[in-house]
Amino acid sequence: MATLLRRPGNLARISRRATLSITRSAFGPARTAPSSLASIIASQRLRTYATSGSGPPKPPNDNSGASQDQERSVLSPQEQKDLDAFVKRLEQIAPESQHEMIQEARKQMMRQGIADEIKPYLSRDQPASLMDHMRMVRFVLKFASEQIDKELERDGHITRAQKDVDSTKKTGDDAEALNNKNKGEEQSQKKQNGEEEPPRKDEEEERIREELRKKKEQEQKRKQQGLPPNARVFKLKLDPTSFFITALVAYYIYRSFFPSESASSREITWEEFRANYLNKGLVERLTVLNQSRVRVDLRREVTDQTSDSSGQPVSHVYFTIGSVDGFERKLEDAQEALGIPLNERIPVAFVEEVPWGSALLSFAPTLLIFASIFWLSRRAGGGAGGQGGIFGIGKSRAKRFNHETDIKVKFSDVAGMDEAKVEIMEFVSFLQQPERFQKLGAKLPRGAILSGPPGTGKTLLAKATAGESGVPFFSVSGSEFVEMFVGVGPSRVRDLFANARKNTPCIIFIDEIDAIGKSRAKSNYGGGNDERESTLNQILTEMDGFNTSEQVVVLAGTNRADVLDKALMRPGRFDRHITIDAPTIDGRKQIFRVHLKKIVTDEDLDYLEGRLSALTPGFAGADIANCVNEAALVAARENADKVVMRHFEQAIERVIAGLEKKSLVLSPEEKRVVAYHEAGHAICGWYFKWADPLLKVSIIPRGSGALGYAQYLPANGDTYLLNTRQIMDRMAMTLGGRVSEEIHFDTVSSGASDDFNKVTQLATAMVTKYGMSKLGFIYYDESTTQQYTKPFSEETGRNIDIEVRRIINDAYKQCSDLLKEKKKEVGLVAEELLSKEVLSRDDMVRLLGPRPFTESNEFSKYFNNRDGTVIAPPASEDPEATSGKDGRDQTPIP
Ligand SMILES: Nc1ncnc2c1ncn2[C@@H]1O[C@H](COP(=O)(O)OP(=O)(O)OP(=O)(O)O)[C@@H](O)[C@H]1O
Repeated sequence: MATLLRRPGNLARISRRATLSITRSAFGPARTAPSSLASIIASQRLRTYATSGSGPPKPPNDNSGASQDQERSVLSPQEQKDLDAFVKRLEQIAPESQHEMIQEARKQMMRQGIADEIKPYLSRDQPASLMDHMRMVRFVLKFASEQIDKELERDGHITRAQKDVDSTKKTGDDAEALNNKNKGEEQSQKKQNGEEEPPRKDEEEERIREELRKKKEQEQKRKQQGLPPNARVFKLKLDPTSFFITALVAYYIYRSFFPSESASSREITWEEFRANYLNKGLVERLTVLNQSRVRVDLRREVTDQTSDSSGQPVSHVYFTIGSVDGFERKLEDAQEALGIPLNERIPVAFVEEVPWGSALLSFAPTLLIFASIFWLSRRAGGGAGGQGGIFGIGKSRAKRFNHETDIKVKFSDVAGMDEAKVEIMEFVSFLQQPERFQKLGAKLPRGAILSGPPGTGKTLLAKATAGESGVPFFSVSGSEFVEMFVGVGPSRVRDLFANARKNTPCIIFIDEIDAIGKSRAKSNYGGGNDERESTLNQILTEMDGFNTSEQVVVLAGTNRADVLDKALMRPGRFDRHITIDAPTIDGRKQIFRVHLKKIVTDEDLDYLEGRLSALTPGFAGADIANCVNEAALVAARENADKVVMRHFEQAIERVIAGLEKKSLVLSPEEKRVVAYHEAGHAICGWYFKWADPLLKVSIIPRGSGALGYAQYLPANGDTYLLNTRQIMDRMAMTLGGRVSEEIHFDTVSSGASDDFNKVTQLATAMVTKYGMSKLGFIYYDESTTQQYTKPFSEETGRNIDIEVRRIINDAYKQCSDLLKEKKKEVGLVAEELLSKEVLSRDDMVRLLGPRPFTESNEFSKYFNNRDGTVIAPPASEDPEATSGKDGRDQTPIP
């Protein structure tokens, strides 16, 4: 096989020989397909078997069968004898494959009488010549084939007759009707032939019945597949292996019949051409291809004699020419020299051929590059959301949520923002009953900007709006309009709005709209950002483009409403500006209620919500959701079967201060400094009236880098305004750590730097913003002032510095006075802290007595007495494991 593959020419020869042998063996009457012939002969045998009544069918050339045939023969015994002898002679010279046909002819002649054409040969005493015999064989085969054709025709009648019966009668009557019809047909035929009616052919009927049954089944199958009754079904099964093999075979068959040029031709030089071909007179004709190559067609005699190294006959050779003129001159000279007369000169043809193979090959690198770019872009596109690669880059990336399946959020899931909900509910009623507004002549609002700190539930509110109004919701982030290609942003905006218009009524939600909606004036440093601006312009245009009947509401969320372009905010675009602030204590309670629904706990929910909301001032909705989830995780880690208060408190601490760093082990001296530092803060918080009282203090290092951590809660609930006294007390309390260190140690640590930062910020704000200093009512906002040019004079700057320093000094003095007075208490708290590591408000009450100031009911309800304990962290199971190599950690104190 390997040799065959390498040399397709061999196969060519084999197949040529095969074709020849087919032509040779083709014989007129034997055109009938061998398979149908075999079946006819078989059916004849079956008939023989059926009529003989007993015993299996005998082969036609079986001698014993001759006696049975004798019984049905119309021939005289002498005729029969002559015929048998004649048949025997024929069989001797005819190939074995034709014996069956000869026997068939014999049988037919026994039934119908000997054909006139062979009668003269039967009675001859002398053996007939070979020629005569050949003629006879041909005749006998023709005769047999004619008889078979007749049989076939008759069978066709039978089948048709059977079909007629089948359509008119029930299956039960089929056999009977068939019998009758067959009988009628056969009788008439036999009468024509002068024959007796042959006995019943049960076997054949059985066969026909079987065929009919099969046909019926096939019809039914076709009906089931919905195909017309005569339709043919071709099934093309192409598995990779058969495809490969087919392709290979097809290629080699092709190559066998059309051997490649290289296989039967070779490249030569002019000299070789002249010496080996021209001089020897082997050239048939010459063809100049594309004015650069000459094909030399060799004479047929030469082709048959010469062969190349692979044994292929060489039909033509090639040589290259410099120019056509030069070639013609050289050829003429050569022929002149050879003395070839003018009329016998070798004909030369000129052909311009397009070398398709090499042309295609020259395109291959370009095609390869295009294919790679296409493939890469598809991959990139697929990764970014499967928008059809580079061709889908201008398509909007907005995710479409179906209100029936995807958006299950309702207003009841959004807690603690009643005012925002009222505002946005108007959009819902607009989407649900637009006519209510239109009939009064009101213009429908186009959109709303939801602004507020991160995690306050802007996206949630937008989703709830879609969920309540039951309309499709397209959600996209502002940053998804930004792409490195020019024109993609505006194109995506157009696509988004076009999609939305097709699905009206609907809601579009653009999250983080400040990514594209930033004020155009502010972004012009360093050349601006044209692409972002054109995206913004496109949004403005699209929003203007809505006609009043189009119910598309555009909601946008941002944390930076202050930087948005004014054009976005004007009426007719984002008509409403809904601010969503961090929730109040009541709002937090409601949000806790929403999220606690999913938690397994048997705590008193009312108390739990109240206490947790008091413990979490400044928390946004997302923090609360996180806290509740974290509590459930803490409980799961402990293998608890329900979540209890302790888990919630641990979760809150974790959210506020980060994970406890048990691996960070402080030296005893450092621990002492931290304890006295924290005790200083705690005493200040306890004894300054306007400071926030302590809830919990710990000297276990936390993940955020703090070596100690204290939690204070505003005694009068959430505070939204601060007066001078409150600020001064807070500043003094913040300085409490450093002052305590000064009082109790010889030196001070670097641990108070963050406190100083806070104090400085507060003092500066008092001077430059709050008007709480001798400088009076001035306002300088550092964030808007430019870095290099201060908005105030040198002198004002100096005065600001002096004032800030004075205020901080005042706070320091206030703190120092208190801590010197309460030195013993500081010591008490610090020592207790050193031994217990964590102190709760109750411990403080135990050590110092109740705080000498009234606190709000809400505060005392949750943090005095009932369950006011703060949980100490679980003791480390293996103290060794948490100790460093030499018992202390090397991390420097921040
Ligand atoms: N008012 C609320 N009621 C209930 N759950 C809330 C509320 N606010 C926030 N959450 C929870 O916080 C998650 C995050 O909220 P959301 O994504 O809406 O915040 P956002 O304001 O859009 O944040 P960002 O400005 O960072 O995009 C919500 O999925 C929800 O679980």
